[in-house]
Amino acid sequence: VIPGWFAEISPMWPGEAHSLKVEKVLFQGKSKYQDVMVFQSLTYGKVLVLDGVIQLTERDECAYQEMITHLPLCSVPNPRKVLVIGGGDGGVLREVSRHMSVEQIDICEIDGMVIDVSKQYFPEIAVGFDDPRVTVNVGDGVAFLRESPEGVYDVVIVDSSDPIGPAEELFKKPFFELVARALRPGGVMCTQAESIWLHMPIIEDIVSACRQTFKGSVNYAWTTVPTYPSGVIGFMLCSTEGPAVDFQHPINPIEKQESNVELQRPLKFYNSEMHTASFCLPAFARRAIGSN
Ligand SMILES: NCCCN[C@H]1CC[C@H](N)CC1
Repeated sequence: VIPGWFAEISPMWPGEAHSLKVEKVLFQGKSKYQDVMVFQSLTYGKVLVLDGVIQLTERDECAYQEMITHLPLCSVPNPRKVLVIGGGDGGVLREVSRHMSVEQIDICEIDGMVIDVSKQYFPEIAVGFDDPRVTVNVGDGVAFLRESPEGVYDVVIVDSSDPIGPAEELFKKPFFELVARALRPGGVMCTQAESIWLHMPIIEDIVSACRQTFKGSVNYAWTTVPTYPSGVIGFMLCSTEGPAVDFQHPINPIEKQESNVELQRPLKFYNSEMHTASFCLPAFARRAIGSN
């Protein structure tokens, strides 16, 4: 380890490690579930790290939070009820609250320390918790979904960490079945779906589990996040049986939504062209994932 540098070393991306110059460590703790660290980087602002894995940086979190939120929310005509599994930093909540049609935002985050640390060190991200439509549940997303009534949500966003650690169950078919049950007919799930450069086998397993579970459409999208491993991150977009969803051509484009939030805090990354482009895959990924 080079003094003054944080290297993201993990068995999930063997032989490589993205590094960031550390100015100062701001917080180090251990929750019931994972090690939690915050450091001030030289060039990416503050950084949140869980079990040695970069979750977000102030400089590029907009790419991930805006895409994982607006890809599903702009794909359904009038989203009213939204559930976020994970997302304890509050960034997805901040993005969901841009949608004026949304009336209810539930979040289920397993680790309360992530919420507290985000509120203290990332106020621009944790601002999402301030929206009056938000109800916070601290607990396991699987248990939350088991207790949820059927057919409630228009959109479920699974903003998870990686399959090694507390989020392991969120990449498996039983969980996807619980999400499908909690969605209304034609409802949409969007999950964090790793990197086509690093995790093709995991992605193929996720795609096949989703194809068996979601009888509407199943699509894979991806975008660039410089501080995630290999510099990209993917998303699984799935809809249940019901009104067809054309993920590639948003029917509820963000540009058409008159929301005063837009004026105070304009989007930094997402727009309708990036939305459509995010479903274009390189040959090796299209062969492995297929498309329907
Ligand atoms: N809400 C913060 C993002 C959580 N998702 C990340 C996806 C990529 C991973 N290597 C780390 C977490």
